[in-house]
Amino acid sequence: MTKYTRADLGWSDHFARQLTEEDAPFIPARISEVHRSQLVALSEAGEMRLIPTDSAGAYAVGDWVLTDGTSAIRRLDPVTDLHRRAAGHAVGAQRMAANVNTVGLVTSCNADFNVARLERYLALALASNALPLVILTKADICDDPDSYRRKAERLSPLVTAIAVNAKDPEDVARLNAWCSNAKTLALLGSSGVGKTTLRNALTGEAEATQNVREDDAKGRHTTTHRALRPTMSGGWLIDTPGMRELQLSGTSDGLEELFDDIESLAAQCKFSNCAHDSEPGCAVKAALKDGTLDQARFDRWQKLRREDQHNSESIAAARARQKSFGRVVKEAVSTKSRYKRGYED
Ligand SMILES: Nc1nc2c(ncn2[C@@H]2O[C@H](COP(=O)(O)OP(=O)(O)OP(=O)(O)O)[C@@H](O)[C@H]2O)c(=O)[nH]1
Ligand SMILES: [Zn+2]
Repeated sequence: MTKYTRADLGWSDHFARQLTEEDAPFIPARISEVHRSQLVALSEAGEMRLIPTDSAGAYAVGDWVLTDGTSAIRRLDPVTDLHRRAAGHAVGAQRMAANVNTVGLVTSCNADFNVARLERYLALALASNALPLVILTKADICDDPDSYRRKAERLSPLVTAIAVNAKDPEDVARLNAWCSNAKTLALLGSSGVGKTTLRNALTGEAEATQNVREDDAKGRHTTTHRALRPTMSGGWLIDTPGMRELQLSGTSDGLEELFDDIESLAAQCKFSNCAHDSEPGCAVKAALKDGTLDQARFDRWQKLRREDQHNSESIAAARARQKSFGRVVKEAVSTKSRYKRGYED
């Protein structure tokens, strides 16, 4: 079994600082897989299977935990935390990956390339505190991959974009800078854009990929579960398969960074709660009118912001409900015991 040092696994001062004297008997381990009743982790002692001491949803692939070799005793605060709104009807944020240095937003130089979706992914990446890297696949079957690269980089000064042929390992090696020296790269993107192909090239593993349907550039799901995998260049890769729904929640920081031009215009509006609709003295409306702000970009910002606010509020409301339910239960219990005491008296 391959043994890794803490440094190989991406350990840093950020985690060391969180250790106390009481932690002396435990060793740090990095979570490589999260299952309902079991965590797989990598440590200096090799790979281990750990019993979670919190709900499985509290852990994400890439997290550092302290362990006695059997249980995950304590989870350390991550440097970066990639999360989305939980899929389906569940209320809450779902942690997707932790301690990721760079989020690779994978899209293709074809019909998959979609500015609104890229911005959604970008907001998510920025809110996690990781750096965003747009990876444009299928450059080999595109007439002008550079135009896609420029389009992506125009979205924000924080974006670096790179166009590759995912099927050519030599070309994919250009991504090594983001997943060597114990650095972690996470891949995010729709089905069929080439995440599995990239992963195979970066890790040297071989997992079957399926052909994309020509008409809509969409592929069928081939990857199974999320995992932290070693790359051939001495770093780590986290694949996030099966993401059909990617709703924002708790992403306001990321949206502010991504749309900082609009945010700073909004700060100049006459009213601090300006809805940029029909209020007088609206700097945003003025910029839209004189063409310095693009209407489509403004619309996308409004949409993402509303979605984030709505989801974050419903999470907050659910938490408050849970709390007040807890209070009702507590009160009922204490009334009962008071009644009982009175009765006994
Ligand atoms: N020509 C070319 N084909 C590619 C490239 N990247 C991926 N493909 C092909 O596109 C198809 C889908 O690639 P996958 O790697 O399975 O895509 P994925 O993102 O993992 O898809 P899911 O597993 O469904 O999430 C496969 O047939 C790949 O061979 C590329 O850069 N160039
Ligand atoms: Zn305004």
